[in-house]
Amino acid sequence: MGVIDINNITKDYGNGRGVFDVSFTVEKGEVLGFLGPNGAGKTTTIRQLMGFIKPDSGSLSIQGMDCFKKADKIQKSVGYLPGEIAFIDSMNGMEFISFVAKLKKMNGMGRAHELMEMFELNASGKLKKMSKGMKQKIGIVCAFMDTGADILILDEPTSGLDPLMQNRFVELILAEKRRGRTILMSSHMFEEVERTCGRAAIIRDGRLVAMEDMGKLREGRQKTVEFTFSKAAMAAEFASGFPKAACQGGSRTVTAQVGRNLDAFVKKAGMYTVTDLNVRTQSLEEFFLHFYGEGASE
Ligand SMILES: Nc1ncnc2c1ncn2[C@@H]1O[C@H](COP(=O)(O)OP(=O)(O)OP(=O)(O)O)[C@@H](O)[C@H]1O
Repeated sequence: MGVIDINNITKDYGNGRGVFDVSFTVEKGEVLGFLGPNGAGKTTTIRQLMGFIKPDSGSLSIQGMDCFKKADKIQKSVGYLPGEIAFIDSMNGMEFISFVAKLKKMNGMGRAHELMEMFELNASGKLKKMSKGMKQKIGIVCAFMDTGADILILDEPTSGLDPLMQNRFVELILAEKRRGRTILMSSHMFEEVERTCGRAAIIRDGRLVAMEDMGKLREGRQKTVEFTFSKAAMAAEFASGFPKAACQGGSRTVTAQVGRNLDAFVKKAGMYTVTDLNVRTQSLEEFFLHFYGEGASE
């Protein structure tokens, strides 16, 4: 059993919308990325974890507590960042943060102030006058300020943040990971998932289509290697030894998708006169797009 357990949940909104038979586990101390295109079912899954909605079938638990039956306890103890935050507009930012701290029965506000500094947030203005990014920062402060919360559930935490603040956020996640917190975070940002997560769950049309280990993914990722040789005949001879290598007739350049055969590829090239070399590593985005786009395998 993990810290967060999702067991065969279905929430059917009709017309193929919702989530269907989704199961996965988040282990203690793990940062798990939850990726998927718009409308895939990330928020629907997360709202069931927070106990706001009840699954039609299946069950969810956090630290052994049923998420729907123990919703009150879960909402108080988990650091949660909703996709869209329902603010009390008449409050100013600081009043709202203090209000949430009171609900969580927190003692000190030290961490809240550290977080405001980290994200360069001045929370003294009225919420209704704040930009999207400022509101998002308030949400981040509220989710992370309770140092007693060992579990964080974050729904698209960097939406609305500029690149500098996205970087700060990545640093924050890495620091929280070192502290041993367990984090589930949905995202559209491949880069932030790559930099922070140990594994990524991919959801599409309400169904979980993959669970990838980021370490293995990094190792197994395809590279496009391009060698240019001093003579076209060398290029042709070299290319004939690798089924995946392409060499246009008469060209001195060979292009190939290389994975685990990188070593053999480089050693063979060393037998000829190499005049140029280019290497491009497939981005996480390119790797994942086949789970996203039209005709993705089920
Ligand atoms: N209360 C509801 N009633 C009817 N349909 C709903 C309801 N909530 C969500 N849906 C539908 O369920 C599907 C999944 O929505 P969800 O918000 O979980 O997606 P998401 O993966 O979080 O997407 P995004 O990246 O756009 O936030 C969508 O088609 C959405 O329209």
